[in-house]
Amino acid sequence: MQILTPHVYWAQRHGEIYLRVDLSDAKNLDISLQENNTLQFRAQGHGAKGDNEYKFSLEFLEPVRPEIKHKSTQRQVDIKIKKQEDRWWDRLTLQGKKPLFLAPDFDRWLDESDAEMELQAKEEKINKISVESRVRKDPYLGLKKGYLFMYNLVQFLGFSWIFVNMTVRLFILGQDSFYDTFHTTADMMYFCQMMAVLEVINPLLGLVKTGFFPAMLQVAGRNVILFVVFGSLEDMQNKPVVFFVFYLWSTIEIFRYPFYMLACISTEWKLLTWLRYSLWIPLYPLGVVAEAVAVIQSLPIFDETRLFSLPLPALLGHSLSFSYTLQLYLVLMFLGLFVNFRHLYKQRRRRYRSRKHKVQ
Ligand SMILES: CCCCCCCCCCCCC[C@@H](O)CC(=O)SCCNC(=O)CCNC(=O)[C@H](O)C(C)(C)COP(=O)(O)OP(=O)(O)OC[C@H]1O[C@@H](n2cnc3c(N)ncnc32)[C@H](O)[C@@H]1OP(=O)(O)O
Repeated sequence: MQILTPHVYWAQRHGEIYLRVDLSDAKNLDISLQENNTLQFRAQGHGAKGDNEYKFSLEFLEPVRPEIKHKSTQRQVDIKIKKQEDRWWDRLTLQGKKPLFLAPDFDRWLDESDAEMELQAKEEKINKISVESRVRKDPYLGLKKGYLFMYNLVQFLGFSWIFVNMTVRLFILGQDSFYDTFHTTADMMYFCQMMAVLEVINPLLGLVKTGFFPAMLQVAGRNVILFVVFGSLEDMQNKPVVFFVFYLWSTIEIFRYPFYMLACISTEWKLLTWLRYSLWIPLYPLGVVAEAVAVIQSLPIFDETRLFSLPLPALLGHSLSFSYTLQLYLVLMFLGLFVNFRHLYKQRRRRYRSRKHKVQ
């Protein structure tokens, strides 16, 4: 029997070398790694020159690990060797000139950047699986999602009712509808805004990723307007400003809550996401201006009625009008606008940046 050299095809990844030996029905395989980092291959099989004994040796460019995996099939022998260090090699063998029997395995061939991408994709997959398994470990996840879904559904229905009611009345009554917004929608708005306190509690309980501070500013700010400025002053309740404040609040909420509902069931509608993360840009400043107008309109009423005024010692006068507290609140309101505007801007950028990465 003649001893011949088979055709050998190779490819690499950062951590491995793949060899494909073109030998069918290979028997009596003897594959070993010599001390000088050289792979010795010997086997009987059917190659380019028919049934024969075939052998070859390859001294690798860089050190490889001694454990070698191989699999012999009817068509070929596949060999997988692990590199000592995860590094891209310029060539397979130490000797500069490529042996004649060796060629690239184009079925497996990747250049360095392709292999890097493959590696990244693998890492991302592993990360995703580990995050998913961590998430799956939470035994209350279903309960939490169910609660959030129901909360968002109730808020969505409440704000939709307010929005539709106001829109229909605007179409039928025109500007006249401005004057009785409070009497027709306040009960529902009270309900929704009281429920919204949960939006401050949810991040504290770790149920949502929202920051506590922006949510607190949002809920406290609105509740001051609703319960103190409108709720406690009958004279404010039939002013057109109520219409603008309620309309601006409900416009964003009929998009924000359905967006959260979909997030609870891991679904996304692009248009809804865009509306949730874009509508605030005009609505938020308009909302703050409308709220500021309401506060300014209420100042003389608080001065006149002395409601919530702070009793003072006789020496300092009769009492301190609540309008001073509200003037301080006006300043806080614009600081709050700045904080939440920045927060929402960051949320928007984060959302669109992370989505862009996912697409790439
Ligand atoms: C007595 C002292 C008072 C002191 C007060 C100081 C005055 C402050 C005044 C402030 C001015 C207020 C003016 C305002 O009232 C005017 C208006 O509202 S006008 C109308 C326009 N308004 C808006 O657009 C604001 C709407 N509100 C909000 O967007 C939120 O309330 C806000 C907290 C500002 C931001 O929301 P958030 O931080 O939650 O951002 P995201 O939506 O991106 O959510 C982050 C991630 O959490 C998940 N999440 C959040 N909530 C839920 C939920 N309920 N259910 C399920 N999932 C939820 C969300 O999906 C995000 O997850 P992921 O990152 O994975 O996508």
